[in-house]
Amino acid sequence: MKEVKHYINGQYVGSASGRMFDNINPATGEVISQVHEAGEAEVDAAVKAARAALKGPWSKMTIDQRSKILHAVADGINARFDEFLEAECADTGKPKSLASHIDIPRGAANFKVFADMVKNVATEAFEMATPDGTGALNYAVRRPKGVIGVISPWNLPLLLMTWKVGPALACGNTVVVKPSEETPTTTALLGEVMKDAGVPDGVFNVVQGYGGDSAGAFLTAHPDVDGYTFTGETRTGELIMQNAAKGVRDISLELGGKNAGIVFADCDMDKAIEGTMRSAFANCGQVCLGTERVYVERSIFDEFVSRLKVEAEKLVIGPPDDAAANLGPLISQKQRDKVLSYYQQAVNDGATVVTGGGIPDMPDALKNGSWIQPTIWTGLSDDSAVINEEIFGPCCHIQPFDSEEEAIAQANRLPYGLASAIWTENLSRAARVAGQVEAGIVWVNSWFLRDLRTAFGGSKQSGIGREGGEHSLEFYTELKNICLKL
Ligand SMILES: NC(=O)C1=CN([C@@H]2O[C@H](COP(=O)(O)OP(=O)(O)OC[C@H]3O[C@@H](n4cnc5c(N)ncnc54)[C@H](O)[C@@H]3O)[C@@H](O)[C@H]2O)C=CC1
Ligand SMILES: O=C(O)/C=C/C=C(\O)C(=O)O
Repeated sequence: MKEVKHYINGQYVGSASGRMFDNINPATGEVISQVHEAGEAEVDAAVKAARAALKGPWSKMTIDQRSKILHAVADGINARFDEFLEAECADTGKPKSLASHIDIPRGAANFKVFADMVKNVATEAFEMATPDGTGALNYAVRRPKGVIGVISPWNLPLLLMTWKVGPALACGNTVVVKPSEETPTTTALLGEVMKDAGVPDGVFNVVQGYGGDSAGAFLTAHPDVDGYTFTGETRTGELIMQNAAKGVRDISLELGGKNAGIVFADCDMDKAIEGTMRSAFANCGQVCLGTERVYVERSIFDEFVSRLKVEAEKLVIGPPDDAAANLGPLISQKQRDKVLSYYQQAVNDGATVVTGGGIPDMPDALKNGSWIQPTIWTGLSDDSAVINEEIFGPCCHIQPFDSEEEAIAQANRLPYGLASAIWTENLSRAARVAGQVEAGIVWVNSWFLRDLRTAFGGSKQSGIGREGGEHSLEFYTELKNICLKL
């Protein structure tokens, strides 16, 4: 059986304890590899390697040299595109049609964009008067933050891990990455690409394992890490924050959401249906930016619900290699149990199940996969957990509204504030509503349209800080002001 190891100081190594866990393909339920579980010893070795590499050749390179190497990393991902695709789809079960358009290309783009960006960063300077009349010049320089702990989730494994590693390395940091236990493979494979691209040993390290009481917790408790960046559940973010507080380490957290879509009667209905389909069901609903609450103006409510139902019922559920499939499984049986418990809760709370609500009938070879039906509800009242808690499955609840104020109030009533999608052809209204929705990211007449130069992150309990563009450079560097007396 294939083994997935840690990548520490440029070498693939197993765990001293010999502890391993199964990596399961969620499309088939089959064990596809054995993953080494890092203990404190492996995490410590990875952090030590990263610390040493900070002072090594990496820190002595010019920005141009570093940028060139990171372009080589992107090229290396593209050169091994099919291998990354295969590995990502085996770990997640997602359709190849999706991963080949989103996950793998973004894995490469995340290096290219930040490799270019660091070459074009200006710095601030202030001339000041001094009593002796000669003056002083204040200028700021950016220095790497140091060793960065990266903890990434399973829904977009390569994309979200490189979204952090790309800028971290571009800024001259070194990293220790802890990928999700559900999706260890592409992060491990990236070690080979790093080596081939000429990234010095110790700059990029990977420790495999679980979160609590395992590699994740050991990494966030390690005193010699300078900052953490995390994407995942809000409660996990709180735990990471507690650990990071010891030693006053910086954090960037991109956390859960319960995002609202707002569909006005003056929308282009075709666009709103197409966008809501993607925002509710893409990646089997496992996108933190997804729309689980859809508010539709009452005059078009019935038409919207019936059209969304028709489209949801056209989704083709199937394994990664099925070219027609556009809905894969959930990541695990555990996640399916969680999502199914909300499906049951919806029924208990009196929802009208417009479509779905259960497990699809799959052929024998796929019977043990974590398959689930795309589901739409109406009729729940605001106190139902189904419309208050992040489900992270292919489902949404649709509710009518009568006024712009009511739609905004509904969108804002939860403690989350990650993303929102507004559908209207009236641009004044779009700007007015977008300005009032409490979310870090608002899309108008689109969803998941990403420009990597823009600020990305959540407000309220959906996160702390922003990454993307210069915001990533801000997080992954320390600004030092030098006051030069003239
Ligand atoms: N992108 C997102 O916003 C994601 C949201 N979720 C949400 O979280 C729910 C539960 O999924 P999980 O996989 O349990 O999410 P999670 O937040 O526990 O896992 C994300 C990452 O954090 C690590 N982790 C977990 N506990 C940790 C700890 N105490 N210290 C350090 N690292 C830790 C995990 O090993 C994984 O690498 C999902 O149902 C979904 O609602 C899950 C994954 C991604
Ligand atoms: O950076 C992106 O484009 C996508 C981000 C998506 C998430 O953070 C998520 O689903 O967790």
